[in-house]
Amino acid sequence: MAGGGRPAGPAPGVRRPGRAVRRPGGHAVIRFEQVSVTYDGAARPALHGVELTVPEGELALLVGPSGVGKSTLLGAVSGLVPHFSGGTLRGRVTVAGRDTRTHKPRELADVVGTVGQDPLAHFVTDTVEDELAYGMESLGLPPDTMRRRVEETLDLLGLAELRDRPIATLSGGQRQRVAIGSVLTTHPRVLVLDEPTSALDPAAAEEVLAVLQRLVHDLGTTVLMAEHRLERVVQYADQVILLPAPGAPPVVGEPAEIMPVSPVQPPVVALGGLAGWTAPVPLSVRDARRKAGALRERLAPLTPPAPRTPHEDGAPAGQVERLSVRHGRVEALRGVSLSVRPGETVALMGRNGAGKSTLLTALVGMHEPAAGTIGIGPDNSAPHRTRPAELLRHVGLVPQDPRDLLYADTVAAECAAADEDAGAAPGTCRALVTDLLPEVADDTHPRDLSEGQRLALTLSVILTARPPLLLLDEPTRGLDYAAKARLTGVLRELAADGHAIVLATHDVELAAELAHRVVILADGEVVADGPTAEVVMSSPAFAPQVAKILAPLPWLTVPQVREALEGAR
Ligand SMILES: Nc1ncnc2c1ncn2[C@@H]1O[C@H](COP(=O)(O)OP(=O)(O)OP(=O)(O)O)[C@@H](O)[C@H]1O
Ligand SMILES: Nc1ncnc2c1ncn2[C@@H]1O[C@H](COP(=O)(O)OP(=O)(O)OP(=O)(O)O)[C@@H](O)[C@H]1O
Repeated sequence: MAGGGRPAGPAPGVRRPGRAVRRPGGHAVIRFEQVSVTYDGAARPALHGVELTVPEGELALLVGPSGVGKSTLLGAVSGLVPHFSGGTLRGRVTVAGRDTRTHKPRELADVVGTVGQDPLAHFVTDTVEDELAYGMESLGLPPDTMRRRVEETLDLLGLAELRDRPIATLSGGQRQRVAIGSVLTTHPRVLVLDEPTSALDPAAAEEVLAVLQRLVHDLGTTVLMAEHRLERVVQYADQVILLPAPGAPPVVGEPAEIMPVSPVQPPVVALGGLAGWTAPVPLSVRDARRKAGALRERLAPLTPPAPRTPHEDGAPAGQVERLSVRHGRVEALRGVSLSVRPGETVALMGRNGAGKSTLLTALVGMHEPAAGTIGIGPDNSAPHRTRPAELLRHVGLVPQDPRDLLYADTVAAECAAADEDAGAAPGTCRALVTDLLPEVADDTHPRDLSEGQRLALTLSVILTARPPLLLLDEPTRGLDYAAKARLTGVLRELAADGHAIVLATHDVELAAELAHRVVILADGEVVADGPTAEVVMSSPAFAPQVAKILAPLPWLTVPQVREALEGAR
C-alpha cells in the first residue's frame, strides 16, 4: 500500500506532506543483524533473532504485549543494553554505522537521544532549565546556541512557567516533558523513546507527537518509539515493528498491514474488525468515521449496555470538602469538594499538573490541608492524623511510581509480605499478579521487571489488602490491552463488592470502560463532575475513540458495541 494515503495526525497546523509512493527504504540508520539478548540468569532470551532496519527520516513504532522485550530492543539501540543492564547481546546493532556493543552510550550521545520509561532515573541536574541545557553542554555546543535552543524547547513543550522549578517538585507529566525536551535540544539524528506519552494528558500527548512528526518531516530525524497507547500514536507511524510474543522474531510492515493481525490493537482497529470494515483498515478516527455509516445504522436503534449503578446508600468511603493543598508557593488544590461512595468508581482526569496526584496523596494523609477537610472511612477520620496501621484498613494507594512501594528482593518475597501484612491467605497476592500478567516469574528482582510487570506487582500488593477505598494513580502505564482488560475485570468485581475506587488517569479508554463518574480537575479546581458518558462526550480531549467515531450516538467502548451487536443477532 502507498504510504501517501494516511491522513495527517490530529495536531492542528501540522500536515503530512503528500507522498505518492513510499520511498524505497531510505538509507538505514538503525540496523539489527540477528540480535539476541539474554539477561543474566534468565531461562530464555528476552530478544531472539531480531533482524530489522529503520530508514533515515522515518518514524518507527515498536509495539507488543507487556514484557515482550520492547525496552530491551530500544536499549540495544542506545547502548544501555548490555552496557548498563547486564546480560549478553549476540549479533550486531549499528546506529549511524556505529556498533552499539563496542561504543558506550556516551560515545553514541551525539547521534542518539534516548528517553527512558523512568525519567527520574535519567535526570542529572536539579532544575528544568539546567536539565534542558545539560546534553548540549556535554557535547560542547556554543553558549548562544544553547541559550536559543533552551528557549525554543521551553516554548515548544509548554515548560516556560516551570523553567526555574526544581525537578523534584514536578508532576509526573511535567517530568516526562522535561525528559523529552532534554533530548530534543541536542538535535540528535536518532531519537529513541520508551513510552513517551505514558504520563502525558491527551492534549500534551498530541502536542509532543506533533513536535516529533515535525522533526521527522522537516529535519529527517529518525524516531524509534515504543508505545502501548496505540490510539494515540499509530497514525503517525511510517513503519510498525511488532514483537508478537516473548522470544518471537519481529514482524515489520506498514501500520495498516500489521494492525489487523497484531495481538495489540487500538480501539479503532478492533471496532473495524467487529464491523467487518475491509482493507485498507482505518487507523484514524477520521478515516473510520467515513466507513462507519452502516455500523451507525445498526447501532442507532440499540442502547449501550448501562454500567451497573453503585449503591446510593451508606456513608462515603472518602470525602473532601473545600479542600486546599499547597506545595510551597504552588496552590495545587483549591476548594475541591468530592465524595466517593462504596461501589462507585470515579475517574479523575485533567491536564498535567492539575492536582490529581495531590488529591490522591492527600486522601492517604500525605498532605495537611491548607483549608477544608478530608475524611476517610466510617468515622470520617482525618488521614493525616490517623496512625498508618489504622489508615491501611480503610484506604490503599497505588502510587504513580510503583517503585515507592516495593522493597523485597524477589516477586515471591514481595507477595508473601503483602499476604502477611493484609492477613490474606498465602498465595493471594501471587494469584493476582498471575491474573494480570501470567509471565511474571517468582524469583525475579522487582527492579528487573518490565514497567508493566512492575505495575502488575504493585497493583496486586495493594489489592491483596482489599481496602474499602482504593486509589490508583495512572494504573495502566506500561500495560498492554489484554492486561488492561484483566485489570478492568478485577476493579469491576471490587466495585461490585462495595469497594470505592478513585483512579487518576490520562487513559480515556480506561475511564470510559470503568468509571461511573468522571471528575475533571483544572488548575487545582473541579471543573466537571458527572456520569462518564456525559462528561467525556462533551469534551473532545477526554472522549474515547469509539465515541468520536460513532458520535452523536452515545457509545464509548468496543466491548459495549460487541455486546450490543451480539445481543441483537
Ligand atoms: N535488567 C534485567 N535483568 C533481568 N531481566 C530483565 C531485565 N530487564 C528486563 N528483564 C526481563 O526481560 C523481559 C523483557 O523486558 P522489557 O522491559 O524489555 O519488556 P517491555 O516489552 O518493554 O515491557 P513493558 O511493555 O512492560 O515495558 C521481561 O520479562 C523482564 O522481566
Ligand atoms: N513539592 C512540590 N513543590 C512545588 N510544587 C509542587 C510539588 N509537588 C507538586 N507540585 C505542583 O503541584 C501541581 C499539582 O501536581 P500533581 O502532581 O498533583 O498534578 P497531576 O494532576 O497529578 O499531574 P500529572 O498528570 O502530570 O501527574 C503541579 O503544578 C506540580 O508542579
